[in-house]
Amino acid sequence: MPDAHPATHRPDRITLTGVTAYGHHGVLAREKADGQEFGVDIVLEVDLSRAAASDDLAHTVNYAEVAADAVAILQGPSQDLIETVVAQIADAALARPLVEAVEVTLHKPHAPVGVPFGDVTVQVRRERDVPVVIALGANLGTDPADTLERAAERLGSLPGLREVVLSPLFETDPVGGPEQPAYANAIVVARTSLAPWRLLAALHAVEADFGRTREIRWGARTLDLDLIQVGVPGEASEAVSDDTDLMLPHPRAHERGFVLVPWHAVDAAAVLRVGQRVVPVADLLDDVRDQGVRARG
Ligand SMILES: Nc1ncnc2c1ncn2[C@@H]1O[C@H](COP(=O)(O)OP(=O)(O)OP(=O)(O)O)[C@@H](O)[C@H]1O
Ligand SMILES: Nc1nc2c(c(=O)[nH]1)N=C(CO)CN2
Repeated sequence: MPDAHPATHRPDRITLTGVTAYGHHGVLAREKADGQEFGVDIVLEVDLSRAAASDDLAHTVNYAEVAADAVAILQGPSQDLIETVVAQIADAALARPLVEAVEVTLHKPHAPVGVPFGDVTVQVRRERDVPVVIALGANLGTDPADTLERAAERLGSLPGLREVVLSPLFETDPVGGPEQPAYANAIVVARTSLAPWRLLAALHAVEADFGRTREIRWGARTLDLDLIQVGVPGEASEAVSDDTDLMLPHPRAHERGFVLVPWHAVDAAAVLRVGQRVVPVADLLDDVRDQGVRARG
């Protein structure tokens, strides 16, 4: 499993140096007309542990694709400033869901500087910063509602999660599974720099700290933390996954009152991808009204 405490360690990295391409960026008309060579170095912060264990390219970032993106931008529409170009390259790399941060150096060794010089570079670092929605549930222990409040506090102290906001708490009838006590449910909305897999690993670590063991499917639990959605549906930041170990958006979220009602309570404008459509959570509420979701006093 990926590291659950990312900020306490130096992150894994993929480094690509000396990518070159001919482009037409520059303030001077001569630069736009004639063009010149540009160079790029890219450092990607990516959790490499899954790929190292699986030997599967799908579990990491394909550096050839990142290089091709950079070359396309260098060869693309002329910009006056290398600051603009370097930021475009960084944003393209960050759009890949496994990239948590990126540092890009853009070289313009033949810039019209007017005096002898070796190279001119600009460098930017950008971190992933995407919204995330986490569902909390508990129906074991002395006080499940208190468990959710403490779990939300713990989420607020996780490296890589910020702006953590807990929804109101709800008491809900159990959905599926064996006969079991009523649940306390809530939603946390936050922003994260973590790639979805690292976030899931961090959630599993918090569940374990609260005494969670995985036994019966849909059975009673001291604390359940599910990733509902990562990124903005329909935008580049959206994470979509059909890997059974991490499905995004959560495949059952759209039909669960214990997810939708607290989510709407904390964010009335929330939207969720349901298949090919992006739907307001508010529009899904009617279908879950009979599921026994009660505001806690
Ligand atoms: N979006 C997701 N969030 C959390 N776990 C997920 C997600 N997608 C897939 N999983 C996988 O589901 C597995 C089982 O999780 P869990 O025991 O919490 O399921 P459950 O809560 O009983 O059922 P449900 O997924 O219907 O809420 C986990 O090991 C996890 O890898
Ligand atoms: N009311 C309610 N029912 C559930 C819940 C839950 O959090 N609340 N979680 C489940 C599996 O995640 C299964 N059923």
